[in-house]
Amino acid sequence: MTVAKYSASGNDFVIFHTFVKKERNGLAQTLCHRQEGVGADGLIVLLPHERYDFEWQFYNADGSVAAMCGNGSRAAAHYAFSRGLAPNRMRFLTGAGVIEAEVDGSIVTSELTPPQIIDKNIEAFEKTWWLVDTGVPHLVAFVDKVDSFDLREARELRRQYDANVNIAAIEGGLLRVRTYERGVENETLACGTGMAACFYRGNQEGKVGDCIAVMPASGERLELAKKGDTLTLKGEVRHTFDAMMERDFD
Ligand SMILES: N[C@@H](CCC[C@H](N)C(=O)O)C(=O)O
Repeated sequence: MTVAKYSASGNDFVIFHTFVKKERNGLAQTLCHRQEGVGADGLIVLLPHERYDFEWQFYNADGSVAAMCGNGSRAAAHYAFSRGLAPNRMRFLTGAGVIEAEVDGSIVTSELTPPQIIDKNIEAFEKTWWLVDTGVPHLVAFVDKVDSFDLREARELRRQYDANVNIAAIEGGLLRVRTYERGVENETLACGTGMAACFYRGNQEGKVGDCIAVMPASGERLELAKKGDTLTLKGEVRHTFDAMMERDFD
């Protein structure tokens, strides 16, 4: 059995498609393991769907299921198009709802589900946090500079709110974001729904307009835009390699 390895703005994923729908929490842990497996932030499994181009199962590296993953949605769209599973403009079903994506060479755009503000008044560690759902929950605080990200604080907030934790700053016209991810239980190099949540708060507070360039910890640049009720995330996706597994796991 062959699986694909993808990189999308700093998040990395193992992806395969199958007809067999079942729980794969253990397989996600095995494949995502950085030393013993392929190594990734998440596992994405594509399955056929009668109404949409496909549906997916998304697992974090620790085997937990997540309803949505912004960068994962872009990687999944690239995988589906390049393997003839979907046209270049596609719709697919995630735990958070239907995602629309468009593949243009290595540039992939995903339209996320409409963001929802859950709480605007969380005071912690001398910052005001918003809890925003962009498919999965994200705590967002704006700071002057993102150079230092206190992971001890992030771990405490992640535990308390069962959410991903982001700090954001506008530096030189760019939105810079750092994210501590639930299910990876560490800072990752990027997080699509996290960047979208920061953009949404910035937009709601009048700090940013309806379109901005965003830079996660990886240093890879993306574009975020507001389109009606929804947010779009656009940037490069790379298929880095395929890995041949010794045994079939379906
Ligand atoms: N990296 C993803 C988000 C993946 C899910 C998240 N770790 C959670 O459990 O909420 C993204 O690009 O959005």
